Amino acid sequence: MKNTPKSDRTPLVSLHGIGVQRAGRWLVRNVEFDVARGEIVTLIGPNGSGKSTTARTAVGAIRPDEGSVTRKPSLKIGYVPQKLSIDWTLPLSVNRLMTLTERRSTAEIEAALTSVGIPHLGKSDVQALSGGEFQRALLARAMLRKPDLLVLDEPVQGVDLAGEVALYDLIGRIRDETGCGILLISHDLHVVMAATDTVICLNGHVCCRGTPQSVAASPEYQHLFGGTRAARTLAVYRHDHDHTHLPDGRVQHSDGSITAHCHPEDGHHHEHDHDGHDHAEHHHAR
Ligand SMILES: Nc1ncnc2c1ncn2[C@@H]1O[C@H](COP(=O)(O)OP(=O)(O)OP(=O)(O)O)[C@@H](O)[C@H]1O
Repeated sequence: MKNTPKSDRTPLVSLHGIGVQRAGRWLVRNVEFDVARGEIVTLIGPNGSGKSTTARTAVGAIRPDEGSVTRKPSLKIGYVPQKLSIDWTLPLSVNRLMTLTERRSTAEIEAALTSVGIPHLGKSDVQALSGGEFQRALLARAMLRKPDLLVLDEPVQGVDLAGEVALYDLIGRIRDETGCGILLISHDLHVVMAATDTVICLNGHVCCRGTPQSVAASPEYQHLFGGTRAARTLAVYRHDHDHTHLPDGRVQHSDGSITAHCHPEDGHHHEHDHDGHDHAEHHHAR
């Protein structure tokens, strides 16, 4: 947790035993956790386990029927919901998406798009973006508020595995550079683990919590997600990226050297990771 002075450990947001009830059913109950400055907390759990309900309660969009939420005074929240209510029949540029709810200067928009690696896409139609570019645009929009707390509901929707790795890298970098706290929502631990400090595994209640490694190894997680998924999670988490694709197409290897291409036989690549698994995925820098 860089940029986080020890004195500033007051949680940004704290959920105290919150419960949300709808139509006589508890959607979540007894949910309790904090997000501090510089911390990435990830909510995982199967479909319908209450992740979005919990995040919406944390940001104040839902009032809990039980328990309470405390937020740091004048907390600025950047929230990217799972679904956006945008009229997709009208053309919408990325620049316009940035200013739908608040006025922003061109310089601010350019800086935000640059910070998420899409400085060239301001004039593009939002509908023409790839899944990863769209998620980056949403992230830029949330960053424009200079939030203390960033809440991202499934930020890798519609993104392939390589894009997922790159997005979580970006989210980790945003945390490092701004020192904001981040509440992430994910279906399962998988790639998100590397970027996460604390995992809260939900299933209507907090089923288990802890470091990504401890949650992935816990019987509760394995029971909820099945042993195969849990094993895959660990494998993905522990694999190393041995090379990075630079924006100009060249390849930077783990020893710092740069080559024009990525050749498996050039001695820069590890055949296997610690688990003996092959991993084709690698990080494409933008
Ligand atoms: N307003 C509502 N009224 C009744 N039920 C609701 C309401 N909102 C959510 N639910 C139900 O509450 C449960 C939890 O929903 P929630 O969206 O929080 O889950 P989730 O873990 O985010 O799911 P997913 O991974 O599918 O996005 C679901 O069964 C959902 O159908």
